[in-house]
Amino acid sequence: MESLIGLVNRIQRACTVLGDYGDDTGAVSLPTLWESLPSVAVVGGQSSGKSSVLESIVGRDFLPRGSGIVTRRPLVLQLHKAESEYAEFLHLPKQRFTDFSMVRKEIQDETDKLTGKSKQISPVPIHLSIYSPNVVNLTLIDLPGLTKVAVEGQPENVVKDIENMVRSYVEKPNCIILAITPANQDIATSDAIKLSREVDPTGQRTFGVLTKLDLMDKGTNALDVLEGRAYPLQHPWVGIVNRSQADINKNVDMIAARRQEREFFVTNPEYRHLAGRMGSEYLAKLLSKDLESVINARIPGIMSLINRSIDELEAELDHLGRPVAIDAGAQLYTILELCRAFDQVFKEHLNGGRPGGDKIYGVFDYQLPSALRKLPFDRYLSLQNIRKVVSEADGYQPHLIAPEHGYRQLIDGAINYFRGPAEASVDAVHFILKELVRKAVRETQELRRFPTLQAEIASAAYDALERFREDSKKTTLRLVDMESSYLTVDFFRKLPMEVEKGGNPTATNADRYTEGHFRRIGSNVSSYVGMVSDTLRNSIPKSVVYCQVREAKQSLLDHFYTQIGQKKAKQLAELLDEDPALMERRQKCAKRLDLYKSARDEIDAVSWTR
Ligand SMILES: Nc1nc2c(ncn2[C@@H]2O[C@H](COP(=O)(O)OP(=O)(O)OP(=O)(O)O)[C@@H](O)[C@H]2O)c(=O)[nH]1
Repeated sequence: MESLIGLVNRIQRACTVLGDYGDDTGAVSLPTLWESLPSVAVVGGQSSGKSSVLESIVGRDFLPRGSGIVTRRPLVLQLHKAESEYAEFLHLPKQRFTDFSMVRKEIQDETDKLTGKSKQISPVPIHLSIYSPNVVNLTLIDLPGLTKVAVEGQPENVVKDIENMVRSYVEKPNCIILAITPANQDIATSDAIKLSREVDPTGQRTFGVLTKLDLMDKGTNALDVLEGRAYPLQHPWVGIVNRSQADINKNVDMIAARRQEREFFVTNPEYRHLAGRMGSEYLAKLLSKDLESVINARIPGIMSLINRSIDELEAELDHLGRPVAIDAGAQLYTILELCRAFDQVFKEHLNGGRPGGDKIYGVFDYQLPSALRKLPFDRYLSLQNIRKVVSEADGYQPHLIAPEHGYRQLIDGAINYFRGPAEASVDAVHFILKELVRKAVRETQELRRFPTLQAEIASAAYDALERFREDSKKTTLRLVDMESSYLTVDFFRKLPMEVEKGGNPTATNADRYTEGHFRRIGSNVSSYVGMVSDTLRNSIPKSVVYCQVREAKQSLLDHFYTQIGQKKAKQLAELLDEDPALMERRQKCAKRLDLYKSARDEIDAVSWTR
């Protein structure tokens, strides 16, 4: 059973290390484990004897003394029964204190570190573990003394702040309240009793402690309270006699003080019958036992809270995305992974699975043929223009047999018209690819967190598409130019025969310069151009796909990869910068998740050993 308090101690320490001490004021607060851990909080008015009780339980002088509000941060005091005696602070791991006056100094310094000398208070706890043969396993939280007036140099609101802080501890249903009241004062006015009645009306989790029994007026005693007639609580009141100021001044040590206390009860005729359930040693054992049974009862609840919170935090982390690594190698890897994810989505758009790639086929199947059909060959091959082009090509000497030059001029001129649809196809596919990049960036889930990288990938992809477009334009126009560079000889060799066969056997050389002659030239050129058009309708898509689509699929981000391979760690980190609020939230969630997981492991380990 002893390991239960140790278990909660470890979880409490983990909570503080990971920033969970119940003051989460974030817009969306995180689940807190601290709140659910059973603990014993020591509350009382100033000078009620709180420090004395704690020191007596520990058997050592170690708490700061002074006037005014000395305790200004919660002190989580974890007592462990052990062979040798030493103290350790959570914030100074591995440093063992055997001189307890140094412990006092460290508490003072550590308090001032957060609160300054301004006498402000802070909710961030100091964790102190004390190992000693003179203690029982117990965890106590010392809180600032309740007070009615601020002392000089303290802000006015400190009185309220203290009350709120103390209240935040004692109102938790898992908190055992150690309410310290001096016996030489009217109990009805005790701050500790007033507050504990408010938060624990049935007195189930309140332990009443009466200090200064030795200072009561002669002829009076506290039997009414100690025997449970006045101010009854579920647990019996415990009377205490601490060292007086004179004892402290004389350096009476704590072990001697414990002995004196025992003697007080055993020898005092009024309290003798209660001696077995009085004194600080008895109080410590009582609290230890109660704390263990409370922990035992709460473990199933804590476990289910832990499991629920782990699920919640993991879901939130999944939503936020896992944290970005800090070393350059891992960052580079992350960036490449993100690029790959984008590339994957982009390819799905092209290859199918996601919409958009089909628009490219639309260009080849509809836009290009329709643009080819609309070319103004009717006008270009009008009788008038044919006559003009052929005559100009002949020069001063009209052609004798066939207008070789005229044909060439007419065909070159006509082929020139194909440049327009060729370029338009390149551009149309370019814009479709650009749109697909935009869509893919937007749809790549993994990229959502990284606006800078999104923009960089998009711009690198646009640059690449621009290069592909240039190359594609050159290649595609070259296809057109090739058509003029060498004409299909067969076509023309077949022509005269067809003409002769075709139907004008009586045609003579005189016809050559008549309208019919030019019409025949027009019709020959037109069918040649028709043949070229058919060829280009098939070859332009091949060139566009080869230069643009295939390249986009294979090497859209190749340049980008080379660039990021040369970047320094800082530049890589800049590419992966996220919304700072999101980063902070993720960090908090991840820390809290670590806490819950380690708490779960701790509890599992104890469950196995029990
Ligand atoms: N005679 C006698 N003196 C006591 C007893 N308990 C505390 N005192 C004295 O009362 C004074 C205040 O005690 P502390 O233990 O410092 O009280 P505290 O509640 O911790 O005080 P603050 O930290 O200032 O709020 C000291 O001088 C103690 O010696 C007691 O049971 N008997």
